[in-house]
Amino acid sequence: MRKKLKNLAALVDGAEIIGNADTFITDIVQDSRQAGRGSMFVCMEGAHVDGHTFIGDVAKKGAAAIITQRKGVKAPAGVAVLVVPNLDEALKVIVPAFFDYPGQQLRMIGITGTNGKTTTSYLVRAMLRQAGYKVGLIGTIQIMIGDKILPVHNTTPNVVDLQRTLHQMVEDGVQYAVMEVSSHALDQGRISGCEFDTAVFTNLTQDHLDYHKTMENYRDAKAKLFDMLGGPGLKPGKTAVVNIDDAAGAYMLEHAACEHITYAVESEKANLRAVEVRVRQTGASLAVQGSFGRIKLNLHITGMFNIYNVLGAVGAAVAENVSVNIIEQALENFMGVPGRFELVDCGQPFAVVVDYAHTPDGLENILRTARQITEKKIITVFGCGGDRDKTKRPIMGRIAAELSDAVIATSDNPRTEDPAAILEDVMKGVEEKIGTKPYEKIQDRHEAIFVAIAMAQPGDTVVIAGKGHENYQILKTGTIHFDDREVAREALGGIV
Ligand SMILES: CC(=O)N[C@H]1[C@@H](OP(=O)(O)OP(=O)(O)OC[C@H]2O[C@@H](n3ccc(=O)[nH]c3=O)[C@H](O)[C@@H]2O)O[C@H](CO)[C@@H](O)[C@@H]1O[C@H](C)C(=O)N[C@@H](C)C(=O)N[C@H](CCC(=O)O)C(=O)O
Ligand SMILES: Nc1ncnc2c1ncn2[C@@H]1O[C@H](COP(=O)(O)OP(=O)(O)OP(=O)(O)O)[C@@H](O)[C@H]1O
Ligand SMILES: N[C@H](CCC[C@H](N)C(=O)O)C(=O)O
Ligand SMILES: [Mg+2]
Repeated sequence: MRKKLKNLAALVDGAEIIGNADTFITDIVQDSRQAGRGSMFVCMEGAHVDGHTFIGDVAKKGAAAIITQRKGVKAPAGVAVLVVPNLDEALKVIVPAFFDYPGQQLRMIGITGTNGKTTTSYLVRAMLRQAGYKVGLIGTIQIMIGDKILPVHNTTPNVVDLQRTLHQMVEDGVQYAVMEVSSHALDQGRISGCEFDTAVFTNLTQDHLDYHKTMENYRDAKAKLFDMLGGPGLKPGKTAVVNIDDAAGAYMLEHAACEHITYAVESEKANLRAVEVRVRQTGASLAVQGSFGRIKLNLHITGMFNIYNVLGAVGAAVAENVSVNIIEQALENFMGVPGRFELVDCGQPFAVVVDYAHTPDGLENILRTARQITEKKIITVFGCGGDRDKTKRPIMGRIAAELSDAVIATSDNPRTEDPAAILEDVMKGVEEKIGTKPYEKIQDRHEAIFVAIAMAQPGDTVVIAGKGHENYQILKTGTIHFDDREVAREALGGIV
């Protein structure tokens, strides 16, 4: 990758270059730690730090240029400065162009919704791989390019990292990019330059009100993905795959000027329906009805919420003309997603489930699923993250108290907040609904898991919710290693 700075500047009205306009740019980076020889560093004024403070660092690393919207910024000799009227808007144009519009060369599948994005994306990837395609995946857990795994910082990366990743996928011969599209990403334009062929809407329930403020804003952010499916100059053959059992489904369809595939368990109007659903501890069975007839499936994943994820994923596969046989094989072979209803089995006479439920709806779903497969009692260990929607904390407390037989409230990722204060918010809800059932407040998550496992009797289920696949805990003082599954195994080691 090698482009002249002046050719990039020409894409933006009002852009001005201070320094050598003929300098060659070999990469664009938004994090100073990624800068190298020839790169152009994006000076973003963040919520925590000002990117301009790293200009000296990137110069030492050999950066060729910086891009900023601030006039009068000085850079060391040899580093050109590209000044644009609006940095966010300029990046949306310059970055996809620099990387040769990879989002138009790949077939792209975008998945949005409060819950189920990661699971649905893994299911879609499995079906496309079974069909013989080379698939890239971008989401909460990691980036995958074929079999190669790369780490992630956000569910949907910023426009620079996303375009670079998609470019890497094109270089590696990937045909399909399957990605989670978060509401933050849609609101911030992180997906500029991407042309989605198929978009899936899973559901809309409360989360992220710290950021979006109202459910209407949150819904409108999600709807932007569907706006992108219609309009002049797009490739034909776009499909919106929408859960119409969700109250916001109709709204997403209104925004999608393209083909529609609807799915549902309840609504008989849907194009794809799940019937004869049976949920067990280690799997589920169902039949999917669609224009192709009816396929019977035996799955290794369980819970009604996963039946919805399967339907959404089947919808995407149908939109991409994957055959019914391939869909069937891929789903029956699918072993689940790390940290999503993951059973920790050390031979103990009760179930231990680690799950990523971190929203009221997610927690409700997981506890209702646990109830369906639990003979005796449900013991729930959970907490809420810091620097996130505070209003969900008492709601989740109430849900845990109502749907469990015992609750241990603990810390999740407190981030910059005081964990004791977060726990108090959660406890308000727990105490409102717990009645005479046992409950405890144990801030130390390690201890909370140990206590819950020590309480469990044969036939019970211990649900450890909120952190799923995460192998870290984000504290004010830094990030430490922490893995619910490891801690559960450690605790079980003491009793089996
Ligand atoms: C609110 C929000 O979207 N914040 C994003 C924003 O962070 P920020 O404004 O705090 O950035 P900052 O830390 O002040 O840094 C400013 C600039 O300096 C740069 N920098 C920083 C440090 C350094 O050493 N060198 C350097 O160059 C940063 O790359 C950045 O460009 O820009 C960062 C770089 O792109 C993002 O990683 C960060 O996401 C943070 C981590 C975050 O937690 N975001 C959440 C709310 C989020 O986006 N979540 C969604 C959805 C989750 C879901 O699935 O439900 C997601 O897509 O992940
Ligand atoms: N379709 C669904 N409806 C409701 N809850 C779900 C659904 N799918 C998964 N969940 C619950 O939400 C949790 C997270 O699932 P998943 O990681 O697939 O969602 P996500 O949308 O990717 O989440 P994130 O917003 O963190 O990226 C699961 O562990 C489960 O508890
Ligand atoms: N993508 C979600 C994940 C939340 C996971 C939970 N463990 C927490 O830290 O709140 C978020 O960033 O809000
Ligand atoms: Mg996710």
